[in-house]
Amino acid sequence: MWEDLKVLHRQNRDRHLIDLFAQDPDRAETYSIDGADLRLDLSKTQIDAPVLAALTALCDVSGLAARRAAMFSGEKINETEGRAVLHTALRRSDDSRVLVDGADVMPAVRETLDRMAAFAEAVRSGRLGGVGGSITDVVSIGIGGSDLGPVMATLALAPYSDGPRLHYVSNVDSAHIADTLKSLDPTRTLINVASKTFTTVETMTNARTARDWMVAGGGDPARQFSAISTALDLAAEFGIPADHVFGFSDWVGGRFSLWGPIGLPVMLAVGAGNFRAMLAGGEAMDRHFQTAPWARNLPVLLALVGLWHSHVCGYPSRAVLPYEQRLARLPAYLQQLEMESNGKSVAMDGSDVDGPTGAIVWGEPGTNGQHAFFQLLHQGTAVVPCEFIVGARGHEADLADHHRLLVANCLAQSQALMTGRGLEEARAKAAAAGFTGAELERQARHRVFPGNRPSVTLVYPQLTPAVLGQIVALYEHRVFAEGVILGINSFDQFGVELGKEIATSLGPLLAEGGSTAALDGSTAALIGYLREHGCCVV
Ligand SMILES: O=P(O)(O)OC[C@H]1O[C@](O)(CO)[C@@H](O)[C@@H]1O
Repeated sequence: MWEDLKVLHRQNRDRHLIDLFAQDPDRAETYSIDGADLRLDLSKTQIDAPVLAALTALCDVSGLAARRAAMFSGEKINETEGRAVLHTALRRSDDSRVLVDGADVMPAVRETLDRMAAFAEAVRSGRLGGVGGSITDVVSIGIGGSDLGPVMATLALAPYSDGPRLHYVSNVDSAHIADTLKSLDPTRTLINVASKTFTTVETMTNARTARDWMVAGGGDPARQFSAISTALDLAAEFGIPADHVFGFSDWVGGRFSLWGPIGLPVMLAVGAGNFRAMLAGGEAMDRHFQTAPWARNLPVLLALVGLWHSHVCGYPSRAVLPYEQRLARLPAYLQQLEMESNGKSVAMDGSDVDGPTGAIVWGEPGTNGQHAFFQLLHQGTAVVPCEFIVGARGHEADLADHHRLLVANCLAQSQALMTGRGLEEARAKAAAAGFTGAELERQARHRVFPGNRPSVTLVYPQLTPAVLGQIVALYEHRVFAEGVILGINSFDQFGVELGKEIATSLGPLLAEGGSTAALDGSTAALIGYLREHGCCVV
């Protein structure tokens, strides 16, 4: 299969994207695919009918349909951890049953969602306040999947936010919590501790610091703390009252957990109605993913285009470029989703993976990125497939001229990447700038854009809660489909463990001193320097 694709790639290596449009006047329409409220335009890639046929064959060969059915029905497809993968159950609105180990998980999902809504409503209305009055600020403490989704969604849904101010603390760096708490009133702040395991050292360290701050400032942690976790016993041990604790199960992976209690801060900001609209958006994408044929299936197509670029064309990274300032944290969110899920070297069966896995994902919102790294995208030696994301409308109707400029820039960049600028035109530019003779030739070379650089564009009417849900679910299913096709388990993350273990052993060397002789030379020398400069307390 991969060989067939590589042959197609070799055959078309010099084919220019522009020529594809010239050969097929319907190309834009053929390769613009709708799903829920989203449209994905793949026409500015080298995908054509033979490539698409070979790519979709990968879905059949890998058993994607069966694996998808297994995921939605609660089978334990996370085989290395023996867990089901059921974040989709968190956004399921029908009254069907979803069985894990023979027990229907849906009643607990619905009950927790209702409890979250009641809690959010009580805080937002002021009925549930702090010692000093109604809650003005919420600080949610978590990291990785317990942080990135809510951070991304809170910003994305800012126009819908009418609740308390939301702050997020993730880094164990004291700067993060100190800078966040310093302007807040400890008697009117709610601290939300979000941790699937309730053992993550960064989160628990920050939670203890926040509790000390609250007590010192006259607040009451028994009233002003909430917790989200699968470890209800540990949350209770920390002193958080049971009616402020929202549980979930191990079948929700951290990076897929926005839809359940981990999303509580988002609900506090935008209210239960908007949160449920986000869930409905995710569910709409679930239906699309489950029913659309491969060649019209948005998550599958995104996966296939990504694999075409990474596996076949050999482009190791992809840029995610939201032309939507409120999606500024989407690239960071997708970094975890994609790279923690699919950055693996071993296949599900324990054998070595053949070829690259998990693309390196990076990006920034447009138009800012244009004034920073787009130089490399246009004229660098590395080809970086780009994913442009843009809505038809912003939320500031009185500033629609801004939005039109934003959209024009988005379209201009994907067009420029594709068309490029040849030497003749570059010469004309250099001549217009006043250069002549040999200097004109030199200057012209610098003004050439190679073009033929691939991009996809995701468009939608407006970034509403429902559309946000669709976008997030789209990327979740893309990552899943990629993982199935590559034969890897997208739902474990053993690669994060080693560094955590070593940090645990190095901690005492920094806090209490002690011999570093058993360490490697570099680490020992770095500790020596840090000790000399005041890192160590002894
Ligand atoms: O929610 P927890 O258990 O605190 O974990 C936070 C994050 O840490 C990780 O385990 C990685 O270190 C992520 O997978 C997870 O999202």
